[in-house]
Amino acid sequence: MERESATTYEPKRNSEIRVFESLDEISTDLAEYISQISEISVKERGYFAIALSGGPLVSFLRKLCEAPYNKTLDWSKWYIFWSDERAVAKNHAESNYKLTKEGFLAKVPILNGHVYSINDNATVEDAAKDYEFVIRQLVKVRTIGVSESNDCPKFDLILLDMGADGHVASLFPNHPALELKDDWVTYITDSPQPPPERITFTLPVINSASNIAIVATGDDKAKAMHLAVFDGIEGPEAPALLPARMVKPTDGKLVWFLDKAAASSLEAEKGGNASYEHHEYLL
Ligand SMILES: O=C1O[C@H](COP(=O)(O)O)[C@@H](O)[C@H](O)[C@H]1O
Repeated sequence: MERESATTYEPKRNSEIRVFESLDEISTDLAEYISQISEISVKERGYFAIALSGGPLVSFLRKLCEAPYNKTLDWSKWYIFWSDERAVAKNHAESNYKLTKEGFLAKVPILNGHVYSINDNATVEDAAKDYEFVIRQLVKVRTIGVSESNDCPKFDLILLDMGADGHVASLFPNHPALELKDDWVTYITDSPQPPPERITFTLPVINSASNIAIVATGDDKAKAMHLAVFDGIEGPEAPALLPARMVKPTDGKLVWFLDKAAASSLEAEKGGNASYEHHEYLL
């Protein structure tokens, strides 16, 4: 797709950073990006397994609910999951399910039976176990793909929204949950942002996806963006374990969708070949 106003930092390997002039343009490009991945997944696998997140990300799905996508996409093949959920009731203002239901699911013809929300009627420990069990069943029948490198689920697309502290899903800087290798879904009871109890995909699951998109907008994200992308940043500003920096697809592709404000710390590096942790991007 042609992106007239986006600045694209071309990666040499499997990542790309797209920078847009406006939030509306992010929504337009994200809709086309998701649409293309869903069409490829349905063609190749017969299903499209997508995991969503909370935060401003949901509002960027608005163009996907409009023409032509509302008519052209094969919504009956979509399977919806969440990369994380807060331990609140589904009708609570802080529920990622509620946010997604109102901002996206209520506007498109996805089958109710294909919406795999996280149990809000159990302890976080049990809800995490249940969710992993459900995902394991769907991997067995290949509604969700499986990674060729490990036995992890291979979601066709995981959509993440980066917080100002560099968190993604409910994986927070320096949290022990970042080091889990065998669990697919875990829980935390000490989130630095409310509510404290949350259920989240682990990094092995995120990194096994075929496609990962991270949306970050606003100048409060600029510092985390810099830490997430550039090499050699040390000191108190740089947590040893920064979740957004740890998103490194094993076999898939990562695309960042940024506005100018979130990308301002990258723009400052323009003028040469800046060295990034994962790849060399041509600036
Ligand atoms: O707590 C959460 O926050 C992030 C996004 O952070 P925000 O500061 O941009 O609102 C979101 O991706 C995640 O799903 C959510 O649970």
